[in-house]
Amino acid sequence: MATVQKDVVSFQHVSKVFNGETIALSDFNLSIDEGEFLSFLGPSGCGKSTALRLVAGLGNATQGTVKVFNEPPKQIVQNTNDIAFVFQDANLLPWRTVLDNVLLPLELRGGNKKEQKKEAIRVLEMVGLKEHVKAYPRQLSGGMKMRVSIARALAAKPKMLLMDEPFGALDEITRQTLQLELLDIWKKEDMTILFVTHNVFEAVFLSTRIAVMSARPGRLSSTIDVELPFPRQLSIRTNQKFTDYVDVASDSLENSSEQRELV
Ligand SMILES: Nc1ncnc2c1ncn2[C@@H]1O[C@H](COP(=O)(O)OP(=O)(O)OP(=O)(O)O)[C@@H](O)[C@H]1O
Repeated sequence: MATVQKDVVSFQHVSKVFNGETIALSDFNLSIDEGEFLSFLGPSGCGKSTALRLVAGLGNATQGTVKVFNEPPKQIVQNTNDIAFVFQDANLLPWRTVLDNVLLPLELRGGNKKEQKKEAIRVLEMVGLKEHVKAYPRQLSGGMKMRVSIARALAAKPKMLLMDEPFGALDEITRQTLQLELLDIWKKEDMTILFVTHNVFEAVFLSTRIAVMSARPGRLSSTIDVELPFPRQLSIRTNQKFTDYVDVASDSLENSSEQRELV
């Protein structure tokens, strides 16, 4: 069995201050191993997106160190395709077809066009959109647009997928379907996933570990190992163990906001 690479992401005493006054993160410490599905869970404004953006090399820590694969994130982003980002908004180019949207990052990278098309079709098939390669974004539902966005991120074969509330704007049924599909993709593609959410059920359902954050300033208040077996089906939500994890995560969220009020 291949050995798991430790600490593929590490935050060491990281602070992030915007405009010299908004403390988004304060003394934030966390290490993430290869293959984890780690969710950042916390109330609005607690710095979840800020933490994820630092991993993507979008901005610098004000203090402390963020490393990805033992390198500064910007270096990894500039020199490799190891990290891909999926935002809440699918951000598709309206004048390009589904296939051409997925091909875009591959085209920018250069290389064999035939291979690129093959890879784009493979990932579109994986997200269930093989029949819609010629469609334009305006012809797609919100869930389908998000699938294209995920396919576009996967096309570059990243080792790590960063997802910032990707299902936040979707209806509950679509959200659940995409959660199942995402777990499937995570296993098939053998990736590390960092996922931002403020939904406790989503965090427990998807994650191997949850990093619960507290706000003002954004700190790590606890981490929870979710030892529910994979593959996970939607029916797991009615299991006592699932409910117990939801209670633990909810309590942790509540405690972190109480601590905040006491400060
Ligand atoms: N570019 C920026 N300039 C100034 N302040 C910012 C910037 N980005 C984030 N902030 C502030 O930093 C804090 C943390 O924001 P962040 O978006 O990381 O939180 P979040 O937990 O992801 O919130 P949400 O769940 O609402 O998306 C907030 O107070 C926010 O207003």
